[in-house]
Amino acid sequence: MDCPVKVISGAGGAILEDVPHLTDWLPNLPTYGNPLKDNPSYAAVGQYFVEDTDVVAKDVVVNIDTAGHGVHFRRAGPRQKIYFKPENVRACIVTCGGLCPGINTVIREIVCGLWTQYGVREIFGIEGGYKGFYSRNTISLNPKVVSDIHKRGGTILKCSRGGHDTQKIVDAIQDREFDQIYIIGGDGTHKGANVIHEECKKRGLKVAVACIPKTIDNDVDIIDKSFGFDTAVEEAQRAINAAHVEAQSAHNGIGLVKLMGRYSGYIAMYATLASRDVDCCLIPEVPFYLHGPGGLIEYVRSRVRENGHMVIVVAEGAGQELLAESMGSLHNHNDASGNRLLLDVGLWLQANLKEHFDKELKEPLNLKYIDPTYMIRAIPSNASDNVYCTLLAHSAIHGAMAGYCGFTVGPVNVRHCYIPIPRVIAKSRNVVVADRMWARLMSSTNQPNFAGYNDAIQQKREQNASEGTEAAKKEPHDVLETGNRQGLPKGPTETSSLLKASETGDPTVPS
Ligand SMILES: Nc1ncnc2c1ncn2[C@@H]1O[C@H](COP(=O)(O)OP(=O)(O)O)[C@@H](O)[C@H]1O
Ligand SMILES: O=P(O)(O)OC[C@H]1O[C@](O)(COP(=O)(O)O)[C@@H](O)[C@@H]1O
Ligand SMILES: [Mg+2]
Repeated sequence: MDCPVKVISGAGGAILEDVPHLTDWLPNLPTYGNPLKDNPSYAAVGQYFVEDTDVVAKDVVVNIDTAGHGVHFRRAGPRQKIYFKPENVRACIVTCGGLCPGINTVIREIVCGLWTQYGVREIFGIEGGYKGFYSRNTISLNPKVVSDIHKRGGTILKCSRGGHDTQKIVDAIQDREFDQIYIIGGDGTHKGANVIHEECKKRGLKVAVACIPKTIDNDVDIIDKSFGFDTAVEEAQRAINAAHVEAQSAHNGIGLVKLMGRYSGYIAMYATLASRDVDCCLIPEVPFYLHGPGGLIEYVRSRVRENGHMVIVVAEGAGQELLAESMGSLHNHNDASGNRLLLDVGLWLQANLKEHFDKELKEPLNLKYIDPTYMIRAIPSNASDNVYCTLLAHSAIHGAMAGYCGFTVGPVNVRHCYIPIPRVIAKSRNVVVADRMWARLMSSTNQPNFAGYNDAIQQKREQNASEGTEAAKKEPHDVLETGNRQGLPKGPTETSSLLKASETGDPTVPS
């Protein structure tokens, strides 16, 4: 689908990637004064309203010669002029995709913000994600109903995957006369929201679709970070601490912790950086291998030899191709939204490390595997995420009241903005391994950079091409796993086992 972003050039050379506005297809809409000007709390604050000319730079580190010329987004906040008469507004809220700490806080603050700041009285919850539009009754929301929901994890509205039927959803929006649709969800949800917005526009409806990005994986592009992410990183510390205590208290102790992160390893990376007890962090963005020089097994061996124990953090999406091939089948199952279902990298690592080292060590490896993924996702948001959720909710309602639509909200360089939805669904955000943050992580764990992976794959490809046999046409990942190490760089790892070292009286080897 072609969804061009409105681009406006400022007189000084700045570029604004603008969000749609209801007047794009309904040019003669009446406007109203913003009731916030008479609100006892807000009216007291000077310059509370945001000017339509205020924009936020996407990049704040710029070349002195081109400063001010780059991409900008519209600054979020209340406008003096609004396009909805508050007493006529019929707003609804829906939550889609997986859970994340803070969803209830966002719901609460949308309801309370609409109610207390604008005087909106008809606010409805759509239950069970997108499919709830056409398969469930709505529930009535007001400040009393939502007063303490921020203390609970999950979503009072329930959420789901799949079930996005654009026509049925927009039919329901029309039938129920909703004119503001607040959608809380991740990348998939935003794709769905964009088509809902486009369909409303096509039908000429006065409907503002406003999104609030929700993703525990922090994989939504453009915004600084997503709500619930800090809470998740903090909660992950508890699992890492437990893994560290278990590992430290055993001979040949290994604590293995699996964290969420389907395609993006942000939780694993930040939890590792925060903890300082982690010796190795595996993320989807960095392919790794077990055997051979520079591989994980060699590193585990040296770490356990040096320290007697180690802690490994693995993001759930790490090493998926390697796993699939080592298990002998390509795994191609998807969930109802079309997201690939993951193989359990934690269980696989546990089995492989145990199998390898139990043969090699005098005393068996003492590996404790902790999978806190759903526990982390299900908790309520922490204090700073709660404040963050409030700002997101307020940005969304101010934007919708001002007639903007087809937008999402979030901080860009710490300033809250309205961002066109196509901009955030164009690509997801991943850990940039060429960035200094990944360098910091590598220097804190001292883990290998698995640079041999590409060499090994490349060597094997070349060998396959020159041999031209059926067996040789197999992709090389399996070779890394099966012990047939023809494709790997040659090295001394087979002779440097802990057992052999301990037999030679090496004092650094744990007994
Ligand atoms: N390309 C798409 N077009 C329309 N709807 C989509 C699309 N991708 C996902 N959705 C819908 O968005 C909702 C949430 O998507 P999902 O990927 O499960 O979670 P998230 O939004 O957290 O990424 C689901 O109801 C799904 O049907
Ligand atoms: O809830 P499910 O279907 O088990 O999905 C688990 C997935 O949900 C997530 O927590 C978040 O995914 P979404 O952003 O798509 O909601 C992923 O980290 C994880 O892979
Ligand atoms: Mg997603």
